[in-house]
Amino acid sequence: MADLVSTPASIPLAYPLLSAIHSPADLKKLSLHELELVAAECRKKVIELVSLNGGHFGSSLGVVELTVALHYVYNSPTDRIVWDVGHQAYVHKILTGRLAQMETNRRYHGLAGFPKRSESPHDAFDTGHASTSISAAAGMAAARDLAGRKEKVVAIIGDGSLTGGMAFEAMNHLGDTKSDVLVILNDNQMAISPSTGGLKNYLVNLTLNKTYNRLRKFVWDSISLLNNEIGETAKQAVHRIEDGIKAALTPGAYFEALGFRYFGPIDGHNIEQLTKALREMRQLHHPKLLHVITTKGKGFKPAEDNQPKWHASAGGFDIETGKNINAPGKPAKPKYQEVFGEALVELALKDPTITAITAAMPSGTSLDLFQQAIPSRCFDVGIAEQHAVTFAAGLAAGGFKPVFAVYSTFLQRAYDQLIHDVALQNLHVLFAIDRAGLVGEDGPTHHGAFDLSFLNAVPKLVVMAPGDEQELRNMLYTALYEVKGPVAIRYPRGSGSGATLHKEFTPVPVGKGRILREGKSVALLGIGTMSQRALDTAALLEAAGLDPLVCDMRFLKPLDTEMIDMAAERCTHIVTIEENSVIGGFGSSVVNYLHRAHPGVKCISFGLPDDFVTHGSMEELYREVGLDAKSLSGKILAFYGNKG
Ligand SMILES: Cc1ncc(C[n+]2csc(CCOP(=O)(O)OP(=O)(O)O)c2C)c(N)n1
Ligand SMILES: CC(=O)[C@@H](O)[C@H](O)COP(=O)(O)O
Ligand SMILES: [Mg+2]
Repeated sequence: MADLVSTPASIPLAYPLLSAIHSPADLKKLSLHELELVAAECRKKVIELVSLNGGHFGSSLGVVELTVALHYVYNSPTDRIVWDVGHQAYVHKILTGRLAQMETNRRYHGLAGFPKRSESPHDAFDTGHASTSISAAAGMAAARDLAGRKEKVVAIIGDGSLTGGMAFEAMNHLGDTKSDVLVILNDNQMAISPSTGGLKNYLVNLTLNKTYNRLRKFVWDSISLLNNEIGETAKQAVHRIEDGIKAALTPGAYFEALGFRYFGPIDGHNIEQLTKALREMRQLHHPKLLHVITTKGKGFKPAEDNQPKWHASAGGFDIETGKNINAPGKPAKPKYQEVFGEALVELALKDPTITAITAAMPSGTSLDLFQQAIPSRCFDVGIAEQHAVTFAAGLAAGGFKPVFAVYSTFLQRAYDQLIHDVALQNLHVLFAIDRAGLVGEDGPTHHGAFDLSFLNAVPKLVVMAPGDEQELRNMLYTALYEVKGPVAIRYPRGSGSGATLHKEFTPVPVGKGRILREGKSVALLGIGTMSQRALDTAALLEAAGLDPLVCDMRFLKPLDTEMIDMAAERCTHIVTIEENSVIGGFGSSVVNYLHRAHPGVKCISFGLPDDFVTHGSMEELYREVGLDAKSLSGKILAFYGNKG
């Protein structure tokens, strides 16, 4: 202990113990009491960090002790520690040599908000989406076994993420392989919102089953005692007794049936219990699941009291009270998600066939408004995007109008369901695709960079993108009442331009764009909010002597070819702008059409690069990908100048 804190007295260290931990190996020298002090410093660091930078919060606070215990018992990076989602990995980053860089967390060119293999050898697997950890761990264990190595593999998955079908698929496979993997179930009864579903009920019952827990403690203590004092045969005998008791009482039977030995539940905030349990786990050479009970937001009262709110924070709060310390700014413009959520409730209150579906994202999609207003027609299916889509298809087949509100990046999960279960049957399912385009600090795992491309290939699907908030209201109405088959509306994270919202809904002509600025010579065709960016760009081009035509194309499918014809007749140069990959999206469709119909017209497409875009503020990222008005106008001037 002494060498860990011996710094000159004149420079008090904010984190005396943490400052001396350069790798998890340093933890192994510490006593139990010191580990507890390390945990306290980690918690303090996470609170300070998020109060400044923003970021995911409650989940990291909930796994402070678990992370300390894991790095104390296991030998990362040789042993592989796989975090599901990865939004809880701040303590892991702190303990694996990144304390000094934590201030850069989620900032442009700084640390990523999720584990990243390129950042540290301790980050065993890149994450951001839920329910992948057990599959990845199973693959790592198979690689280890094939290569004849001996490292341990641990997956840590939350109760919310365990509701994802992939997690079940992985357990079903892994349990049967008999491979040495530890799955830690971090059960806090929360996803972002409270967990839902039969599994949640099952876990609650398991946790509350006092008789079983008393017997389990007895057997557990006996095993520990016997491990120390007598040999393998007696240990096996005790395991058999334990199995017998379990079989009689059936807790953990779900996991046991899949081929896992079930242990727990144990207190996930007690480092002594955790290290003891993990040492036991290390000695077992088959699939096992350790059920750990934690509190999301542990140690920061506001976050414990309102767990959904503190799942993540924008930062700028007082570390004692949680109150916002930023000077109050202008009243915020409504977010796209709010405009959507409110409009949907307005329509659903009048139309009993409208139903709403979320895959564990009621607050992020603003479907919480629907949940409160019409709970019987709102379904939170858990982190289960694939199921959500086919469930929507079933609702549509049964005569209802389902609206699945989902982040663009998470819809990637359900592509087959969208094609096979919805589009192929021409079912009237509405996909409200939020977080389309760049999302900022969450980075490449969360940017909605591909939806225009992957939706473009799906027959029968109508795909639209509002240029502002009022258009979103009207497009929602259009999708519900003017379209009879599958339909998608994609809109971005955050607020729009603050467009005036009209009470009445006006249908948008399907497949028709609108002219935003009359002009000639060069046409800027934007889709979604990039049509506003096209207008800003036009202002810069005008200052440089051009008179651009600007169109908000509104629809990816059906494409407004009449508007493209009009642009091609008036202009020699056509520019497309979209916040989506340049591959396969809006620009591709326009270029294909021009190639066939107007081969003499020059066309250039701007969008996200054929690469994964990093994390950072929106302004930084727009500049990086060249989608800010200044970069666009520069590139368009160069393009237009090259007439020859
Ligand atoms: C496929 C996918 N869908 C949705 C999300 C959004 N999401 C991030 S964390 C989270 C809740 C995870 O709950 P749990 O695994 O229990 O972890 P906890 O937040 O409770 O620590 C959700 C729904 C996601 N990351 N990935
Ligand atoms: C980890 C995760 O997937 C979510 O917490 C996500 O970061 C939320 O994003 P928004 O902040 O855009 O709702
Ligand atoms: Mg949880």
